[in-house]
Amino acid sequence: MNNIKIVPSELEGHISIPPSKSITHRAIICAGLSNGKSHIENIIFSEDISATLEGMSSFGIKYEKFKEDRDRYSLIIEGKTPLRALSTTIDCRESGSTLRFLIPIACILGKEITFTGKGKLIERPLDEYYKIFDKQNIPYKNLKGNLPLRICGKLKGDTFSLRGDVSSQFISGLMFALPLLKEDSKIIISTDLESKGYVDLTIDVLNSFGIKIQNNDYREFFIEGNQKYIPQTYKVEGDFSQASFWLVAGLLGNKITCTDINVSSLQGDKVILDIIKNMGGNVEISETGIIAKKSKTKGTIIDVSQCPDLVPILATLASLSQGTTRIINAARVRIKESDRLKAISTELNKLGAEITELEDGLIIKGKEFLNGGEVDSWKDHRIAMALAVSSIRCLNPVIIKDSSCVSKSYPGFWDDFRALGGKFNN
Ligand SMILES: O=C(O)C1=C[C@@H](OP(=O)(O)O)[C@@H](O)[C@H](O)C1
Ligand SMILES: C=C(OP(=O)(O)O)C(=O)O
Repeated sequence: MNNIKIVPSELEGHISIPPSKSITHRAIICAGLSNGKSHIENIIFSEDISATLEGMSSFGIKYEKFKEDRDRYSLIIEGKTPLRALSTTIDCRESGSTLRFLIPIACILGKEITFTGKGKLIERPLDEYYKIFDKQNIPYKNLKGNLPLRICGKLKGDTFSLRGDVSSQFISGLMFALPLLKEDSKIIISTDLESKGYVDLTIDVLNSFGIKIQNNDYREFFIEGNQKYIPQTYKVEGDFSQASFWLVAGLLGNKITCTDINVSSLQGDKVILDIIKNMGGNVEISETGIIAKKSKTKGTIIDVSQCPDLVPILATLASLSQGTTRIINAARVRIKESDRLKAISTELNKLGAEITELEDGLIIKGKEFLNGGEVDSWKDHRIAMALAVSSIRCLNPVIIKDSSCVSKSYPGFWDDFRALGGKFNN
C-alpha cells in the first residue's frame, strides 16, 4: 500500500491507543541488560521496535514473542550480562532511538561493531558521541560523518558534557550503559535541555528495572557504576504522540474516545491536552478514556522545544483553526525522519493551507476548510499521519504518496483510520 486516496469524511468512535514506542524501546533494552527473564507486555512490532529488538539480540539476548490481541504482543526477554557480540553489524533501519541508545551499549563490549541504517537516519547527527570517542580514544570510522559507523573500543566512566539541544537520545543512550561500568559517571548538560520528558521516561523505566540515576535539576545527572538491572514484568502504556493524531481528528470531525492511555503518564507529548485546551478545543478525561469532540479552535503560540514529535499534527490543527498560530523553538525537527518544518509546510500548503516556514518555526494562518489534492509523505510516518488527519476537513480527495511509511511507528494506523470511518482506497 503505497499511494492512498482518501475521500474526506469525519471520523468517530473509540480507539485503543498503541503502546508508547519510546517506552517500548527502553523496556526492551532494560530487560536485555538484566540477568534473567523479563516479561514485557503490550508491544506492537513497528519497524523501530523491531530494530531495537534485533539490535539487542546482536548482544546475545534471547526472546520469545506471544500474541496478545490483534496486533499486540508480549515478549519474554532473557537478558544476560556480561553482554556478548553475536553479530558484528547492527541495522537500525530508520530509528534514531535504536542507533543512539545502542551505541553506548556496544561500547561496553569493546568489540568491533558496525551500525548501519537507511533513509534520513544515515545523516542524523551523532557528533555528541564522536566527541566522547575522541576524548576517550575510542577508535571509530564513519562515512564522511554519516552511517555506516564502525566502533571498536571500551567506554569508561567519566564526566560527560553533552549539549541538551541536539537530541536527548544521547543522554538516554549513556544512561543505559553507564550504570554497568566499574566507575561512577556524571552527565553535565551544557545548554538548556530540550525533550526533557524523554529523559524522564528513561530514568523512570531504568528505575523500574532497579537502576538509580540522580537528577540534579536536569543540569547534571549522577550515575553510580556497578549497578545491576533486575528483570521485571512491565506493561507498556499507551502512546501520547500517537493519541495526538486521533485527538485532533476528534476536534476536526466527530467525537473520538482514546482508550488505553495513562492520564498520569510522564510522556512529554501529554502536553497535547493542554495545547488543545489552550486553543479552545473540547477535550476531557473520563472513566472510559480521553474524549475529543468537534470544536472551533483558535490560533495561539506553541513552544515545541519539549514536544518535537507533535509538530506535524499541530500544523494540521493550526491550519484548521481560527486566526494565526506560531510554532516556535522547532529547529530540531528538521533533523528527524524528514525536515519536518519543510515537509509539513510544503504538503499542507499543497492542500490549500497558508503556512510560512521560518528557520526555527512555522507561522500558520488558519482556515475552515482546505481544498485537498496530491501530497507526499516524504516517507515520514508523522507527516503521513498528519496529512491523513487533515483530509477530514478537505473539500476534495487527498492522495498521499508513500503512505506505508506509517509502519515506522504505527503499522496499524490505516486500519484504525478505517475503523473510525475513514474512507480510502489504495
Ligand atoms: O527518546 C525518545 O524516545 C525520543 C526522543 C525525541 O528525540 P529528541 O530527543 O532528539 O528530540 C523524539 O523526537 C523521538 O521521537 C523519541
Ligand atoms: C523522531 C522519531 O523517532 P526516532 O528519533 O527514534 O527515529 C519519531 O518517532 O518521530
